[in-house]
Amino acid sequence: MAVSLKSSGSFCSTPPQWLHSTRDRILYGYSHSNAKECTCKKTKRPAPLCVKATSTKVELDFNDPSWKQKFQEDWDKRFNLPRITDIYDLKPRPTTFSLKKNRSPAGDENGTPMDKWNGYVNSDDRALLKVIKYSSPNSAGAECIDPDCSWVEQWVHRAGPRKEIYYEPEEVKAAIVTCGGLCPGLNDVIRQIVFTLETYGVKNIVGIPFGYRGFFEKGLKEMPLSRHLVENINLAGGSFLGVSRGGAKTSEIVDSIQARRIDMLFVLGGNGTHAGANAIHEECRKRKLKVSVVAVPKTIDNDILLMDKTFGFDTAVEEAQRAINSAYIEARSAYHGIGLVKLMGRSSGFIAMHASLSSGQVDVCLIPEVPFTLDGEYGVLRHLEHLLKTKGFCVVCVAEAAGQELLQKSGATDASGNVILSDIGVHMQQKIKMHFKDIGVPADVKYIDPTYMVRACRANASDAILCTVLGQNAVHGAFAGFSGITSCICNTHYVYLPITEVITAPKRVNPNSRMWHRCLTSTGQPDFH
Ligand SMILES: Nc1ncnc2c1ncn2[C@@H]1O[C@H](COP(=O)(O)OP(=O)(O)O)[C@@H](O)[C@H]1O
Ligand SMILES: O=P(O)(O)OC[C@H]1O[C@](O)(COP(=O)(O)O)[C@@H](O)[C@@H]1O
Ligand SMILES: [Mg+2]
Repeated sequence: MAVSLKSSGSFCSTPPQWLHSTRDRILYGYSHSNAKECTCKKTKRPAPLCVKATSTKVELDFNDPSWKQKFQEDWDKRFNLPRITDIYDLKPRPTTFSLKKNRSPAGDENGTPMDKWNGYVNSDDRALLKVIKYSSPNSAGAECIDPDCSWVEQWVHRAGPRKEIYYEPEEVKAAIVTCGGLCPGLNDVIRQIVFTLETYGVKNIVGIPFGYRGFFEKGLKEMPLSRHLVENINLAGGSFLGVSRGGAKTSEIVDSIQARRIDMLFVLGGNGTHAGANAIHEECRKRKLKVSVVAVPKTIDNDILLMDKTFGFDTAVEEAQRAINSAYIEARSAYHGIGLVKLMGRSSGFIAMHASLSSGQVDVCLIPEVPFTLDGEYGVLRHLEHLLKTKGFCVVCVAEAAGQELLQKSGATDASGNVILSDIGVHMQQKIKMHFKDIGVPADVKYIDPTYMVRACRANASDAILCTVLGQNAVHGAFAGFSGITSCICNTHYVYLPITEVITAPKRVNPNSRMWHRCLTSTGQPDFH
């Protein structure tokens, strides 16, 4: 099989270099586990897991020999990036972004003319979103499109600086806003956006205080930003600009964007923020405003579709495993000690799963994607009895959204409309204590809920790098004239995705993925139902 990739104005043919992994073949990298359990309605043939085509408009008939071509045409349409030239007839101009500063404008010190410099990304460059070729739908974690799980190329747009830009930097007013909950790395992204804007030559950069609220709340003034001002903000956690939930009224926000004469808006946030950014982008289009809205995916929950990870997630996992280490030490040192740790994650168990894996000290990991029972022969409590009997202590890690069906729902929502979860940690603490009292076995339960400690901290090294690249690419995307896009990492490559493709649902742990199976191998826990 050969793949064609149009690049640098010419077509290059690159045969995939397959590495064998038992039955499947892997094209470097690793797979995404954002598949959802679904049945392929059309054929009714067994397909244990098929990728839910989030916004596919075409119904595919897999008996049609050209289905693959149709899929790919539809894919290209869906992943095409919206740009301001869709509504405006604009001429591009040569970029002002160059790393080869202080050199003769005609060329570098070796005499290479700037137009031959390979530092720019060609608009036809693409990255592959998926890299595993599953030989069967029954392969672990298989994400299939058709019942035979055929290999289908899914290309997405490569991020980075373009040779031509659609804004005059001297005339640009750029704004940055950070929304939702806190997340390590917000300051790193703000800082890089400012640095990169200045490198292009932008002089008018402002921060919108306290999330979307800063657009319409009277008394909240925009904050002028410069390299000098943000130089060291990455040394602290939190957001230099402040954050908030709720209160997003798209038309008022766009009124404010219009009144402030903002040309570029950089929006840092999670699922809700991205939905808001897309609504702002659509409204700007409706009003025929020349505004680029570019998002950068932030959330410790790592619950945004299609991307490898969101910034802040790695740091949150690192902090979370410190809590697990403490729970382990407490449990190990107590007679019949049970360490219980509850970790954040609004609708997905990524932090709990990864912190359990990284700590290596967890005996039971409970996530919302995998139902469990506490009582009964196969319940968690019976397993804890077994662990106390066999090893004398144990550690349980529970995601905050896990086991919600076991609890009474409050029905309450936060200012953004997110459901306020019932407290599974406290519930489990009480249940465990009661259970061991009832059966007359001593148990010393130590409960740790690190809550905001996992996110109110400075980004670790890997997040700091991710933030740096995503922030820079966000600016390159805006100058390239894109709007309604997000700057992210897919399959280890930095890309732009249309926001519409990442907001259709929260990303969740796939219980059939190798990662969850690895977690189970590490904890050694049985099924709890
Ligand atoms: N569907 C939506 N459309 C427009 N704005 C939204 C939507 N959902 C949330 N928002 C706004 O986005 C901001 C952040 O959303 P929230 O869910 O709190 O955090 P996050 O973006 O981190 O998931 C809030 O100001 C909220 O009002
Ligand atoms: O108390 P808050 O600020 O509403 O935040 C609680 C929620 O925020 C998070 O930390 C992250 O959520 P967002 O990405 O939506 O901001 C969740 O893990 C948690 O459920
Ligand atoms: Mg969210």
